[in-house]
Amino acid sequence: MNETDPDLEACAREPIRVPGAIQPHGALFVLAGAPPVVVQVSANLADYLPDGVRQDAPLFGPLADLGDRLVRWQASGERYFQTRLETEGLIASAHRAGDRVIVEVERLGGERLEAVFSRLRSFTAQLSDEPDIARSLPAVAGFVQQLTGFDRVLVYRFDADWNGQVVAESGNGRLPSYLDLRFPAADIPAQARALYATNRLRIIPDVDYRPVPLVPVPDPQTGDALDMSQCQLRSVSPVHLEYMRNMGTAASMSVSILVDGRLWGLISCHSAGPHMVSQALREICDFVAQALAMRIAALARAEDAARRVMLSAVTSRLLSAMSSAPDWMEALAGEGEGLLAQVGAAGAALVSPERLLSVGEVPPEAAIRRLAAWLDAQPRQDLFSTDRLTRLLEQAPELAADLAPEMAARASGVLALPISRLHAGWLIWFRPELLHTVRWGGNPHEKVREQGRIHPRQSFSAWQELVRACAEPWSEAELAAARALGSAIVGIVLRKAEELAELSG
Ligand SMILES: CCC1=C(C)C2=CC3=N/C(=C\c4[nH]c(/C=C5\NC(=O)C(C)=C5CC)c(C)c4CCC(=O)O)C(CCC(=O)O)=C3CCN2C1=O
Repeated sequence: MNETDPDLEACAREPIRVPGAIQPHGALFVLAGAPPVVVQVSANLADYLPDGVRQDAPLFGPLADLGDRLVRWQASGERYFQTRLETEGLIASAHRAGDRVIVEVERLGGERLEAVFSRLRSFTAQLSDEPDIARSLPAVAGFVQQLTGFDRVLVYRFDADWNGQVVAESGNGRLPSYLDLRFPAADIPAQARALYATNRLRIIPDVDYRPVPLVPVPDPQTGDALDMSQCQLRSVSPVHLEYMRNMGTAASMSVSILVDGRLWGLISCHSAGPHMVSQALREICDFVAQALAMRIAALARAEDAARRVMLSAVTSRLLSAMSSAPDWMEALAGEGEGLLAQVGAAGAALVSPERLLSVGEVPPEAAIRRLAAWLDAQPRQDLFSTDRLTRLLEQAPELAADLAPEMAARASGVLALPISRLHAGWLIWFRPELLHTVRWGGNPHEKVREQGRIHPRQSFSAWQELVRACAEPWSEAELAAARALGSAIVGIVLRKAEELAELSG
Protein backbone atom coordinates (compact mmCIF):
# COMPACT_ATOMS: atom_id res chain seq x y z
CA MET A 1 0.00 0.00 0.00
CA ASN A 2 1.62 3.27 -0.99
CA GLU A 3 0.63 6.86 -0.61
CA THR A 4 -0.84 7.04 -4.13
CA ASP A 5 -3.57 4.62 -3.02
CA PRO A 6 -6.92 6.51 -3.43
CA ASP A 7 -7.98 5.61 0.11
CA LEU A 8 -4.75 6.97 1.51
CA GLU A 9 -5.03 10.03 -0.67
CA ALA A 10 -8.38 10.68 0.99
CA CYS A 11 -6.72 10.22 4.35
CA ALA A 12 -3.95 12.60 3.39
CA ARG A 13 -6.60 15.23 2.62
CA GLU A 14 -7.90 15.23 6.17
CA PRO A 15 -8.03 18.87 7.32
CA ILE A 16 -5.87 18.45 10.42
CA ARG A 17 -4.95 22.15 10.59
CA VAL A 18 -8.51 23.39 11.07
CA PRO A 19 -10.21 20.97 13.47
CA GLY A 20 -12.17 23.79 15.18
CA ALA A 21 -11.52 22.15 18.55
CA ILE A 22 -8.79 21.67 21.14
CA GLN A 23 -7.69 19.00 23.57
CA PRO A 24 -8.89 19.70 27.15
CA HIS A 25 -5.47 19.93 28.85
CA GLY A 26 -5.61 23.68 28.31
CA ALA A 27 -7.83 26.48 26.99
CA LEU A 28 -7.60 29.00 24.18
CA PHE A 29 -8.90 32.36 23.04
CA VAL A 30 -8.45 34.31 19.83
CA LEU A 31 -7.81 38.06 19.59
CA ALA A 32 -8.40 40.31 16.59
CA GLY A 33 -8.00 43.98 15.74
CA ALA A 34 -6.38 46.87 17.58
CA PRO A 35 -6.97 47.22 20.39
CA PRO A 36 -7.37 43.43 20.26
CA VAL A 37 -10.77 42.03 21.20
CA VAL A 38 -11.76 38.43 21.85
CA VAL A 39 -13.43 36.86 18.78
CA GLN A 40 -13.34 33.15 19.63
CA VAL A 41 -12.83 31.08 22.79
CA SER A 42 -12.59 27.39 23.60
CA ALA A 43 -15.76 26.22 25.35
CA ASN A 44 -13.75 25.32 28.50
CA LEU A 45 -12.07 28.72 28.91
CA ALA A 46 -13.96 29.59 32.09
CA ASP A 47 -12.46 26.47 33.76
CA TYR A 48 -9.04 28.12 33.40
CA LEU A 49 -9.82 31.87 33.26
CA PRO A 50 -13.13 32.48 35.07
CA ASP A 51 -12.69 36.24 34.82
CA GLY A 52 -11.20 38.81 32.46
CA VAL A 53 -12.29 37.38 29.08
CA ARG A 54 -15.51 38.25 27.26
CA GLN A 55 -16.55 37.89 23.63
CA ASP A 56 -16.09 41.07 21.51
CA ALA A 57 -14.26 42.86 24.35
CA PRO A 58 -10.59 43.51 25.16
CA LEU A 59 -9.07 41.52 28.03
CA PHE A 60 -10.04 43.24 31.30
CA GLY A 61 -9.81 42.95 35.09
CA PRO A 62 -7.16 40.39 36.13
CA LEU A 63 -6.17 39.94 32.47
CA ALA A 64 -5.85 43.61 31.54
CA ASP A 65 -2.09 43.46 32.13
CA LEU A 66 -1.83 40.38 29.89
CA GLY A 67 -3.74 42.31 27.23
CA ASP A 68 -1.27 45.22 27.42
CA ARG A 69 1.72 42.89 27.21
CA LEU A 70 0.22 41.17 24.19
CA VAL A 71 -0.20 44.54 22.46
CA ARG A 72 3.48 45.35 23.14
CA TRP A 73 4.50 41.91 21.91
CA GLN A 74 2.51 42.35 18.71
CA ALA A 75 4.37 45.61 18.04
CA SER A 76 7.72 43.91 18.78
CA GLY A 77 7.58 41.63 15.76
CA GLU A 78 8.79 38.74 17.93
CA ARG A 79 7.38 35.44 16.72
CA TYR A 80 6.25 33.91 20.01
CA PHE A 81 5.02 35.22 23.35
CA GLN A 82 5.05 33.34 26.62
CA THR A 83 4.38 34.40 30.21
CA ARG A 84 3.43 32.88 33.55
CA LEU A 85 0.10 33.89 35.10
CA GLU A 86 1.16 33.13 38.67
CA THR A 87 -2.14 34.07 40.30
CA GLU A 88 -4.05 31.75 38.01
CA GLY A 89 -1.28 29.08 38.11
CA LEU A 90 -1.12 29.10 34.34
CA ILE A 91 1.42 29.55 31.55
CA ALA A 92 0.14 31.59 28.60
CA SER A 93 1.60 31.28 25.09
CA ALA A 94 0.64 33.34 22.06
CA HIS A 95 1.37 33.21 18.33
CA ARG A 96 -0.03 34.84 15.22
CA ALA A 97 -2.31 32.99 12.78
CA GLY A 98 -2.87 35.36 9.88
CA ASP A 99 -4.21 38.57 11.41
CA ARG A 100 -5.41 36.71 14.50
CA VAL A 101 -3.50 36.18 17.77
CA ILE A 102 -4.09 32.82 19.38
CA VAL A 103 -3.49 32.61 23.14
CA GLU A 104 -3.28 29.20 24.78
CA VAL A 105 -3.12 28.57 28.53
CA GLU A 106 -2.07 25.44 30.43
CA ARG A 107 -1.53 24.67 34.09
CA LEU A 108 2.01 25.33 35.32
CA GLY A 109 4.08 22.20 35.94
CA GLY A 110 5.55 21.71 39.40
CA GLU A 111 9.04 20.57 38.35
CA ARG A 112 12.19 22.37 39.54
CA LEU A 113 13.79 23.41 36.27
CA GLU A 114 17.19 24.19 37.80
CA ALA A 115 17.86 20.47 38.32
CA VAL A 116 16.62 19.74 34.80
CA PHE A 117 18.86 22.37 33.21
CA SER A 118 22.01 20.97 34.86
CA ARG A 119 21.16 17.50 33.51
CA LEU A 120 20.46 19.05 30.14
CA ARG A 121 23.86 20.73 30.08
CA SER A 122 25.64 17.45 30.82
CA PHE A 123 23.59 15.64 28.19
CA THR A 124 24.24 18.15 25.39
CA ALA A 125 27.98 18.08 26.24
CA GLN A 126 27.91 14.27 25.96
CA LEU A 127 26.04 14.60 22.64
CA SER A 128 28.64 16.92 21.10
CA ASP A 129 31.50 14.67 22.26
CA GLU A 130 30.09 11.58 20.49
CA PRO A 131 31.30 11.39 16.85
CA ASP A 132 28.98 8.53 15.96
CA ILE A 133 25.34 9.59 15.68
CA ALA A 134 24.10 5.98 15.83
CA ARG A 135 25.58 5.74 19.33
CA SER A 136 23.97 9.03 20.41
CA LEU A 137 20.42 8.02 19.55
CA PRO A 138 19.88 5.54 22.43
CA ALA A 139 21.18 8.21 24.82
CA VAL A 140 18.66 10.71 23.43
CA ALA A 141 15.81 8.22 23.87
CA GLY A 142 16.98 7.45 27.42
CA PHE A 143 17.31 11.12 28.41
CA VAL A 144 13.84 11.99 27.12
CA GLN A 145 12.30 8.97 28.81
CA GLN A 146 13.88 9.90 32.15
CA LEU A 147 12.83 13.52 31.75
CA THR A 148 9.22 12.87 30.75
CA GLY A 149 8.35 9.55 32.39
CA PHE A 150 6.78 8.07 29.24
CA ASP A 151 6.77 4.26 29.11
CA ARG A 152 8.58 4.14 25.78
CA VAL A 153 10.58 6.70 23.82
CA LEU A 154 11.60 6.04 20.23
CA VAL A 155 13.89 7.77 17.80
CA TYR A 156 12.14 7.31 14.49
CA ARG A 157 13.98 8.04 11.23
CA PHE A 158 12.37 8.62 7.82
CA ASP A 159 13.87 7.13 4.66
CA ALA A 160 13.76 8.71 1.19
CA ASP A 161 10.23 7.34 0.63
CA TRP A 162 8.97 8.60 4.03
CA ASN A 163 8.73 5.12 5.42
CA GLY A 164 10.28 5.17 8.88
CA GLN A 165 12.38 2.95 11.09
CA VAL A 166 12.74 2.87 14.86
CA VAL A 167 16.52 3.39 15.18
CA ALA A 168 16.70 3.77 18.96
CA GLU A 169 14.42 3.05 21.89
CA SER A 170 14.24 3.41 25.65
CA GLY A 171 11.43 1.66 27.53
CA ASN A 172 10.32 0.48 30.96
CA GLY A 173 8.79 -2.74 29.63
CA ARG A 174 5.13 -1.67 29.86
CA LEU A 175 4.93 -1.37 26.06
CA PRO A 176 6.36 -3.80 23.48
CA SER A 177 9.70 -3.03 21.89
CA TYR A 178 9.55 -1.53 18.39
CA LEU A 179 13.31 -1.30 17.93
CA ASP A 180 14.38 -1.80 14.26
CA LEU A 181 10.75 -2.09 13.10
CA ARG A 182 9.71 -0.11 10.01
CA PHE A 183 6.44 1.72 9.49
CA PRO A 184 4.90 2.74 6.14
CA ALA A 185 4.78 6.35 5.00
CA ALA A 186 0.97 6.27 5.18
CA ASP A 187 1.12 6.05 8.98
CA ILE A 188 2.20 9.70 9.02
CA PRO A 189 0.64 11.15 5.87
CA ALA A 190 2.16 13.99 3.88
CA GLN A 191 0.00 16.75 5.32
CA ALA A 192 0.93 15.65 8.84
CA ARG A 193 4.64 15.54 7.97
CA ALA A 194 4.36 19.01 6.46
CA LEU A 195 2.71 20.28 9.63
CA TYR A 196 5.34 18.66 11.84
CA ALA A 197 8.08 20.41 9.89
CA THR A 198 6.66 23.73 11.11
CA ASN A 199 5.12 22.78 14.46
CA ARG A 200 7.76 20.63 16.10
CA LEU A 201 6.09 19.66 19.34
CA ARG A 202 2.80 17.78 19.89
CA ILE A 203 1.31 16.01 22.87
CA ILE A 204 -1.79 13.85 23.29
CA PRO A 205 -2.02 13.27 27.08
CA ASP A 206 -5.16 11.11 26.82
CA VAL A 207 -6.28 9.35 23.64
CA ASP A 208 -9.85 9.21 25.01
CA TYR A 209 -10.18 12.97 25.41
CA ARG A 210 -13.40 14.74 24.37
CA PRO A 211 -12.59 17.52 21.89
CA VAL A 212 -13.48 20.98 23.23
CA PRO A 213 -15.06 23.10 20.47
CA LEU A 214 -14.15 26.68 19.64
CA VAL A 215 -17.05 29.11 20.10
CA PRO A 216 -18.26 30.47 17.79
CA VAL A 217 -17.10 28.65 14.69
CA PRO A 218 -16.26 29.87 12.16
CA ASP A 219 -14.63 33.21 13.02
CA PRO A 220 -17.63 35.61 13.40
CA GLN A 221 -15.85 38.46 11.58
CA THR A 222 -14.33 36.57 8.65
CA GLY A 223 -16.32 33.36 8.45
CA ASP A 224 -12.96 31.52 8.18
CA ALA A 225 -11.91 28.39 10.01
CA LEU A 226 -9.14 29.16 12.51
CA ASP A 227 -5.73 27.96 11.33
CA MET A 228 -4.57 25.91 14.33
CA SER A 229 -1.34 24.66 12.71
CA GLN A 230 0.83 26.23 15.43
CA CYS A 231 -1.50 25.46 18.33
CA GLN A 232 -0.17 23.17 21.06
CA LEU A 233 -3.72 22.27 22.05
CA ARG A 234 -4.93 21.43 18.52
CA SER A 235 -7.39 18.54 18.53
CA VAL A 236 -5.96 15.53 16.68
CA SER A 237 -7.29 13.56 13.72
CA PRO A 238 -9.72 10.82 14.87
CA VAL A 239 -7.88 8.46 12.50
CA HIS A 240 -4.72 8.93 14.46
CA LEU A 241 -6.50 8.47 17.78
CA GLU A 242 -7.80 5.14 16.43
CA TYR A 243 -4.22 4.32 15.39
CA MET A 244 -3.01 5.01 18.92
CA ARG A 245 -5.69 2.75 20.42
CA ASN A 246 -4.78 -0.01 17.98
CA MET A 247 -1.15 0.47 19.02
CA GLY A 248 -2.12 0.20 22.69
CA THR A 249 -0.91 3.69 23.54
CA ALA A 250 -3.14 5.99 25.61
CA ALA A 251 -0.77 8.96 25.52
CA SER A 252 1.83 10.20 23.05
CA MET A 253 4.20 13.05 22.44
CA SER A 254 6.18 13.71 19.27
CA VAL A 255 9.08 16.05 18.76
CA SER A 256 10.20 16.70 15.19
CA ILE A 257 13.91 16.33 14.37
CA LEU A 258 14.50 18.92 11.65
CA VAL A 259 17.84 18.61 9.85
CA ASP A 260 18.52 21.56 7.51
CA GLY A 261 14.81 22.33 7.52
CA ARG A 262 13.80 18.79 6.48
CA LEU A 263 11.94 16.34 8.70
CA TRP A 264 14.70 13.79 9.44
CA GLY A 265 12.61 11.93 12.00
CA LEU A 266 10.75 12.14 15.30
CA ILE A 267 11.39 11.56 18.94
CA SER A 268 8.16 9.70 19.62
CA CYS A 269 6.98 8.99 23.16
CA HIS A 270 4.17 6.65 24.26
CA SER A 271 2.53 5.51 27.46
CA ALA A 272 0.07 2.67 28.02
CA GLY A 273 -2.06 4.98 30.18
CA PRO A 274 -2.83 8.73 30.11
CA HIS A 275 0.32 10.77 30.72
CA MET A 276 0.90 14.53 30.83
CA VAL A 277 4.17 16.45 30.51
CA SER A 278 4.35 20.14 31.35
CA GLN A 279 5.02 22.71 28.67
CA ALA A 280 8.41 23.53 30.22
CA LEU A 281 9.58 19.90 30.00
CA ARG A 282 8.15 19.59 26.48
CA GLU A 283 10.23 22.58 25.41
CA ILE A 284 13.35 21.01 26.91
CA CYS A 285 12.61 17.91 24.79
CA ASP A 286 12.34 20.19 21.77
CA PHE A 287 15.76 21.64 22.65
CA VAL A 288 17.20 18.10 22.85
CA ALA A 289 15.73 17.24 19.45
CA GLN A 290 17.21 20.35 17.84
CA ALA A 291 20.61 19.76 19.49
CA LEU A 292 20.53 16.26 18.00
CA ALA A 293 19.46 17.70 14.62
CA MET A 294 22.40 20.12 14.58
CA ARG A 295 24.76 17.28 15.42
CA ILE A 296 23.32 15.12 12.63
CA ALA A 297 23.66 17.99 10.16
CA ALA A 298 27.26 18.74 11.18
CA LEU A 299 28.37 15.12 10.93
CA ALA A 300 26.54 14.63 7.62
CA ARG A 301 28.24 17.70 6.15
CA ALA A 302 31.67 16.51 7.34
CA GLU A 303 31.09 13.03 5.91
CA ASP A 304 29.81 14.45 2.62
CA ALA A 305 32.79 16.82 2.32
CA ALA A 306 35.28 14.01 2.95
CA ARG A 307 33.58 11.80 0.36
CA ARG A 308 33.54 14.59 -2.23
CA VAL A 309 37.29 15.16 -1.72
CA MET A 310 37.99 11.45 -2.20
CA LEU A 311 35.76 11.28 -5.27
CA SER A 312 37.24 14.36 -6.90
CA ALA A 313 40.70 12.73 -6.62
CA VAL A 314 39.32 9.70 -8.47
CA THR A 315 37.75 11.96 -11.11
CA SER A 316 41.10 13.70 -11.73
CA ARG A 317 42.86 10.38 -12.25
CA LEU A 318 40.21 9.21 -14.71
CA LEU A 319 40.24 12.42 -16.70
CA SER A 320 44.01 12.54 -17.00
CA ALA A 321 44.00 8.93 -18.27
CA MET A 322 41.29 9.81 -20.80
CA SER A 323 42.82 13.08 -22.03
CA SER A 324 46.22 11.62 -22.91
CA ALA A 325 44.92 8.46 -24.61
CA PRO A 326 44.02 8.17 -28.31
CA ASP A 327 41.06 5.95 -27.46
CA TRP A 328 39.34 7.55 -24.46
CA MET A 329 36.81 4.69 -24.05
CA GLU A 330 39.58 2.08 -23.80
CA ALA A 331 41.47 4.37 -21.40
CA LEU A 332 38.44 4.85 -19.18
CA ALA A 333 37.59 1.16 -19.20
CA GLY A 334 41.24 0.48 -18.42
CA GLU A 335 40.83 2.50 -15.21
CA GLY A 336 38.25 -0.05 -14.04
CA GLU A 337 38.90 0.20 -10.31
CA GLY A 338 38.79 3.97 -10.33
CA LEU A 339 35.71 4.01 -12.52
CA LEU A 340 33.86 1.83 -10.03
CA ALA A 341 35.19 3.78 -7.04
CA GLN A 342 33.88 6.98 -8.64
CA VAL A 343 30.40 6.19 -7.37
CA GLY A 344 30.89 3.08 -5.31
CA ALA A 345 29.55 0.74 -8.01
CA ALA A 346 30.18 -2.98 -8.55
CA GLY A 347 30.06 -2.75 -12.33
CA ALA A 348 30.17 -0.22 -15.17
CA ALA A 349 29.63 -0.21 -18.92
CA LEU A 350 30.63 2.29 -21.62
CA VAL A 351 28.07 2.01 -24.41
CA SER A 352 28.24 3.59 -27.88
CA PRO A 353 26.49 2.49 -31.07
CA GLU A 354 29.68 0.76 -32.15
CA ARG A 355 31.13 -0.60 -28.92
CA LEU A 356 30.33 -1.78 -25.41
CA LEU A 357 33.15 -1.98 -22.87
CA SER A 358 32.46 -3.17 -19.32
CA VAL A 359 34.23 -3.60 -16.00
CA GLY A 360 33.23 -5.48 -12.87
CA GLU A 361 29.81 -7.09 -12.34
CA VAL A 362 27.44 -6.10 -15.14
CA PRO A 363 24.29 -7.67 -16.65
CA PRO A 364 24.49 -9.41 -20.06
CA GLU A 365 25.42 -7.18 -23.01
CA ALA A 366 22.01 -7.56 -24.63
CA ALA A 367 20.29 -6.30 -21.47
CA ILE A 368 22.69 -3.34 -21.26
CA ARG A 369 21.97 -2.41 -24.88
CA ARG A 370 18.23 -2.58 -24.33
CA LEU A 371 18.66 -0.35 -21.29
CA ALA A 372 20.80 2.11 -23.28
CA ALA A 373 18.22 2.17 -26.08
CA TRP A 374 15.52 2.96 -23.52
CA LEU A 375 17.66 5.74 -22.06
CA ASP A 376 18.20 7.15 -25.59
CA ALA A 377 14.42 7.32 -26.03
CA GLN A 378 13.88 9.33 -22.81
CA PRO A 379 13.84 13.14 -22.65
CA ARG A 380 17.50 14.33 -22.45
CA GLN A 381 18.66 14.47 -18.82
CA ASP A 382 22.10 14.94 -17.27
CA LEU A 383 21.75 11.78 -15.19
CA PHE A 384 19.38 8.87 -14.55
CA SER A 385 19.55 6.94 -11.30
CA THR A 386 17.52 4.41 -9.38
CA ASP A 387 18.26 2.07 -6.51
CA ARG A 388 15.20 -0.06 -7.29
CA LEU A 389 15.07 -2.02 -10.50
CA THR A 390 11.32 -2.35 -9.93
CA ARG A 391 11.02 1.46 -10.17
CA LEU A 392 12.96 1.37 -13.47
CA LEU A 393 10.73 -1.37 -14.84
CA GLU A 394 7.64 0.61 -13.80
CA GLN A 395 8.95 3.43 -16.01
CA ALA A 396 10.03 0.99 -18.74
CA PRO A 397 7.47 -1.81 -18.82
CA GLU A 398 8.72 -2.79 -22.27
CA LEU A 399 12.01 -3.80 -20.63
CA ALA A 400 10.34 -5.82 -17.89
CA ALA A 401 9.72 -8.91 -20.02
CA ASP A 402 13.32 -9.92 -20.45
CA LEU A 403 15.31 -7.51 -18.27
CA ALA A 404 14.12 -8.34 -14.80
CA PRO A 405 15.52 -11.85 -14.33
CA GLU A 406 18.87 -10.95 -15.85
CA MET A 407 19.19 -7.56 -14.22
CA ALA A 408 18.08 -7.91 -10.61
CA ALA A 409 21.14 -9.70 -9.28
CA ARG A 410 23.66 -7.35 -10.84
CA ALA A 411 21.74 -4.20 -11.68
CA SER A 412 19.14 -3.41 -9.08
CA GLY A 413 20.89 -0.06 -8.85
CA VAL A 414 21.48 1.91 -12.07
CA LEU A 415 23.27 5.24 -12.50
CA ALA A 416 23.55 6.40 -16.13
CA LEU A 417 25.21 9.41 -17.77
CA PRO A 418 25.13 10.53 -21.39
CA ILE A 419 28.80 10.82 -22.50
CA SER A 420 28.42 12.75 -25.70
CA ARG A 421 26.34 15.55 -27.15
CA LEU A 422 27.25 14.40 -30.64
CA HIS A 423 25.92 10.86 -30.68
CA ALA A 424 24.27 8.19 -28.50
CA GLY A 425 26.62 7.00 -25.79
CA TRP A 426 26.26 6.14 -22.10
CA LEU A 427 28.37 5.49 -19.06
CA ILE A 428 26.22 3.19 -16.89
CA TRP A 429 27.17 2.11 -13.39
CA PHE A 430 25.49 -0.86 -11.70
CA ARG A 431 24.94 -1.97 -8.11
CA PRO A 432 23.86 -5.48 -7.14
CA GLU A 433 20.63 -6.51 -5.48
CA LEU A 434 20.73 -6.27 -1.69
CA LEU A 435 18.47 -9.18 -0.83
CA HIS A 436 17.32 -8.39 2.67
CA THR A 437 14.47 -8.87 5.07
CA VAL A 438 12.62 -5.92 6.50
CA ARG A 439 10.63 -6.15 9.72
CA TRP A 440 7.52 -3.96 9.59
CA GLY A 441 5.38 -2.94 12.56
CA GLY A 442 2.34 -4.80 11.24
CA ASN A 443 1.57 -5.68 7.61
CA PRO A 444 2.07 -2.39 5.70
CA HIS A 445 -0.02 -3.73 2.81
CA GLU A 446 -3.00 -4.45 5.05
CA LYS A 447 -5.95 -2.23 4.26
CA VAL A 448 -8.78 -1.96 6.74
CA ARG A 449 -11.80 -0.50 4.97
CA GLU A 450 -15.02 0.05 6.99
CA GLN A 451 -17.94 2.51 6.76
CA GLY A 452 -16.59 3.78 3.46
CA ARG A 453 -13.20 4.85 4.73
CA ILE A 454 -9.80 3.42 5.53
CA HIS A 455 -8.80 2.63 9.11
CA PRO A 456 -5.37 2.10 10.66
CA ARG A 457 -4.30 -1.52 10.79
CA GLN A 458 -5.01 -3.43 13.97
CA SER A 459 -1.72 -5.27 14.44
CA PHE A 460 1.73 -3.80 14.91
CA SER A 461 3.47 -7.11 15.55
CA ALA A 462 6.65 -7.66 13.54
CA TRP A 463 5.81 -8.59 9.94
CA GLN A 464 8.66 -9.83 7.76
CA GLU A 465 9.07 -8.87 4.11
CA LEU A 466 11.80 -10.12 1.76
CA VAL A 467 12.91 -7.08 -0.21
CA ARG A 468 14.07 -7.86 -3.76
CA ALA A 469 15.55 -5.83 -6.62
CA CYS A 470 16.76 -3.07 -4.30
CA ALA A 471 20.34 -1.81 -4.17
CA GLU A 472 22.26 0.48 -1.84
CA PRO A 473 20.89 4.01 -2.56
CA TRP A 474 23.19 6.42 -4.46
CA SER A 475 24.34 9.19 -2.08
CA GLU A 476 24.28 12.89 -2.98
CA ALA A 477 28.09 12.89 -3.03
CA GLU A 478 28.13 9.95 -5.47
CA LEU A 479 25.55 11.58 -7.75
CA ALA A 480 27.59 14.80 -7.70
CA ALA A 481 30.77 12.86 -8.54
CA ALA A 482 28.98 11.13 -11.41
CA ARG A 483 27.76 14.46 -12.80
CA ALA A 484 31.27 15.95 -12.49
CA LEU A 485 32.79 13.03 -14.38
CA GLY A 486 29.99 13.06 -16.95
CA SER A 487 30.34 16.73 -17.87
CA ALA A 488 34.16 16.36 -18.04
CA ILE A 489 33.83 13.34 -20.34
CA VAL A 490 31.47 15.25 -22.64
CA GLY A 491 34.05 18.04 -22.78
CA ILE A 492 36.92 15.66 -23.59
CA VAL A 493 34.85 13.81 -26.24
CA LEU A 494 33.96 17.13 -27.85
CA ARG A 495 37.59 18.31 -27.82
CA LYS A 496 38.81 15.05 -29.33
CA ALA A 497 36.14 15.24 -32.02
CA GLU A 498 37.29 18.79 -32.88
CA GLU A 499 40.97 17.67 -32.95
CA LEU A 500 40.00 14.81 -35.28
CA ALA A 501 38.06 17.20 -37.50
CA GLU A 502 41.08 19.56 -37.71
CA LEU A 503 43.42 16.64 -38.53
CA SER A 504 41.16 15.37 -41.29
CA GLY A 505 41.10 19.00 -42.52
C1 LIG B 1 6.11 3.49 16.04
C2 LIG B 1 6.50 4.58 15.09
C3 LIG B 1 5.40 5.61 15.01
C4 LIG B 1 4.53 5.83 13.96
C5 LIG B 1 4.53 5.11 12.67
C6 LIG B 1 3.66 6.89 14.35
C7 LIG B 1 2.63 7.39 13.57
C8 LIG B 1 2.08 8.68 13.70
N1 LIG B 1 1.05 9.11 12.91
C9 LIG B 1 0.81 10.41 13.25
C10 LIG B 1 -0.14 11.29 12.71
C11 LIG B 1 -1.17 10.97 11.79
N2 LIG B 1 -1.47 9.78 11.14
C12 LIG B 1 -2.57 10.02 10.37
C13 LIG B 1 -3.26 9.13 9.48
C14 LIG B 1 -3.13 7.75 9.34
N3 LIG B 1 -2.47 6.91 10.20
C15 LIG B 1 -2.58 5.63 9.68
O1 LIG B 1 -2.12 4.59 10.18
C16 LIG B 1 -3.31 5.65 8.45
C17 LIG B 1 -3.61 4.44 7.58
C18 LIG B 1 -3.65 6.98 8.25
C19 LIG B 1 -4.35 7.50 7.06
C20 LIG B 1 -5.78 7.12 7.09
C21 LIG B 1 -2.97 11.37 10.50
C22 LIG B 1 -4.12 12.01 9.79
C23 LIG B 1 -2.09 11.97 11.40
C24 LIG B 1 -2.11 13.40 11.87
C25 LIG B 1 -2.68 13.50 13.27
C26 LIG B 1 -2.77 14.97 13.70
O2 LIG B 1 -1.68 15.55 13.95
O3 LIG B 1 -3.87 15.49 13.72
C27 LIG B 1 1.70 10.80 14.27
C28 LIG B 1 1.84 12.16 14.89
C29 LIG B 1 0.86 12.29 16.01
C30 LIG B 1 1.29 13.43 16.90
O4 LIG B 1 2.41 13.40 17.36
O5 LIG B 1 0.48 14.35 17.08
C31 LIG B 1 2.50 9.71 14.56
C32 LIG B 1 3.57 9.65 15.61
C33 LIG B 1 3.42 8.38 16.41
N4 LIG B 1 4.01 7.28 15.61
C34 LIG B 1 5.09 6.52 16.03
O6 LIG B 1 5.65 6.61 17.13
